[in-house]
Amino acid sequence: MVNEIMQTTRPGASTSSTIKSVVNNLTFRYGDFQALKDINMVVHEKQVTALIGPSGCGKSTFLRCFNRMHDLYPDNHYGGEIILHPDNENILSPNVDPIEVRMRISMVFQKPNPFPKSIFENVAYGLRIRGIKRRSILEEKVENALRNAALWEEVKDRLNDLAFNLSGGQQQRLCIARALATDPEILLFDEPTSALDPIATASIEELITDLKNKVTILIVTHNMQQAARVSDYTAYMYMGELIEFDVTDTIFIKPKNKQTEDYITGRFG
Ligand SMILES: Nc1ncnc2c1ncn2[C@@H]1O[C@H](COP(=O)(O)OP(=O)(O)OP(=O)(O)O)[C@@H](O)[C@H]1O
Repeated sequence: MVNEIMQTTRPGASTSSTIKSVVNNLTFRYGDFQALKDINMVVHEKQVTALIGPSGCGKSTFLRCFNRMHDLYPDNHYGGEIILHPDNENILSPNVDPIEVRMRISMVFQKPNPFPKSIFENVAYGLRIRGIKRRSILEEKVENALRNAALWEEVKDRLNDLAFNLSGGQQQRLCIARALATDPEILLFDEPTSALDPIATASIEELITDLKNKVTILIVTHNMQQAARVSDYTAYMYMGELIEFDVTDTIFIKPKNKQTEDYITGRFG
């Protein structure tokens, strides 16, 4: 099983040592419920890091800490730090504006969630929030984002169509373009292909592999073949704890922890 998964691993996987973010003693509570326990990890710049683990282990909770999504509910509490480099800023600090964090760290969700607007306006949305008004700049940035999301050729003649007229896979690439438009430093993906068919899934996976030249990526996935195919680093979580973090090949071929091995080989979870 382990070898079967590794046969699907992307060729030419590389690892780098530039650190984009450092997670120090991160804890998180939903009210009284402790969902994350003392997590320490690094995120490598312009690499893909996959978060895996059984349902309810805290993958999405962890991902959402990176763009301060949990701030939307008053009973949620963070502890510890997520330091963003190169400016060495703790993005969990109460002094840091969550809106500013979301400009720097964008998120793509499980189900495509375009706004009830045109294709153009979906991608221009974050740019307009940033105060960009000039049409020529908006057009250039929207085109760039759509090209980077591998959608431009399919939509360039119908930019004023409603986004809902696109297929599910196209809508998800539109959401990726929307997330890319503001030039984020980190892109968060929360099970981005779970609502898509195998062909649309393959195109999103290919896109993720291309995008890592431009942006640091964190992805939550239930699909271990997908983690093996797209990621350079993998974190295995269980019950709110980070059990093992390493280069993806090591996690899938020779994990150090027995719990990781049991999960990877399907003996558990
Ligand atoms: N809003 C919430 N309020 C209270 N508890 C929550 C809330 N959201 C999630 N939890 C709990 O936190 C724990 C972690 O949930 P989370 O969604 O992060 O897990 P996950 O690993 O992403 O799961 P899955 O793979 O099923 O999506 C679970 O026990 C879950 O029930």
